[in-house]
Amino acid sequence: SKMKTGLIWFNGHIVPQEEAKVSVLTHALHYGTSVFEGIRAYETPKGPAVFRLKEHVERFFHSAKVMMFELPFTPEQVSEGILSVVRENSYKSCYIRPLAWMGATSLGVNPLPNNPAEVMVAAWEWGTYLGDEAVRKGARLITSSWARFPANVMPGKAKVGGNYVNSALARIEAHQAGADEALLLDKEGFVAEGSGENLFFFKGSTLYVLEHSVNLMGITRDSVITIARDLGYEVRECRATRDQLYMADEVFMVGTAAEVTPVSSLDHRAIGSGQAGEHTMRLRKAYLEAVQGHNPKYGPWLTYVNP
Ligand SMILES: Cc1[nH+]cc(COP(=O)(O)O)c(CN[C@@H](CCC(=O)O)C(=O)O)c1O
Repeated sequence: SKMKTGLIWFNGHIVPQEEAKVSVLTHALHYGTSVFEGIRAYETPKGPAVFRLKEHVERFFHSAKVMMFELPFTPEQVSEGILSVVRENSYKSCYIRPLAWMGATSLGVNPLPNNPAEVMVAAWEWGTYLGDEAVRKGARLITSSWARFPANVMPGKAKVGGNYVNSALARIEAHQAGADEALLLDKEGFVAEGSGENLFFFKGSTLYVLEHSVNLMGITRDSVITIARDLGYEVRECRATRDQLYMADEVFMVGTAAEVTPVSSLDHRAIGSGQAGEHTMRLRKAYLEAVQGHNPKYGPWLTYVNP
């Protein structure tokens, strides 16, 4: 059964899902030449609000720039498209997926004859990314045999469709191994990130966050650093090895979809007590209060769907 996403903003117009179609000769379908975003809208006391809309739309356009895609809409038009998809579907909270792709003008590997790109925004109701169990008890991670691609192989700072073959292979391997998520190392063997999340760990009351390196510059990572510092934690950027994570007191992953997900084990070694860490759950609570409009300090991060 196909997923139900309702009304879709398709090249500037709100259309029913069944009308939002592309040709099988679409360049992006053959070569992964698309860019996308993952954004969440949350229910707040003042109605649904999109979290850090500006930063997500900026990254969407940066990803397009990396790929030399011409987007035939302005950031303001895409922002309005995002808000209209939430509004027209009457979602209270949802996951929002903007996508821009190289169309069916030509199938030569060089995508540029397919400019300008086509653009759509879909949204659907998505619960906890790794499942409620993984949040309550902590996710079980395994280190993937697929390394995160080096910076001169794929543009990891851009959310390019083709980049997610790396994530998909790691995710398949983790799932087949009975784990909840994959941890990817970089080519030197240092820890990079999850297949769809950035990584933090606690040693005592100091919070460490992996430096950007070859990883996506996560917006949730940025939000959690701010929230942690506001809660009085010292936050340090670092490089880390997998055995350093084994020795950590707490490990957690963050992302728009994953929010703040505690990690209970890595490569069958319990992290700390083997339960969701207490600092981690405190940060998770503060993050959810921020996105749900319960903390006025983070009001600027919210864009209300129905002003
Ligand atoms: C590789 C990767 N690293 C880090 C992050 C966290 O970035 P941010 O969302 O800005 O905090 C994401 C987001 N993964 C998105 C897609 C997941 C999926 O397609 O599945 C997401 O969380 O929406 C990544 O895909």
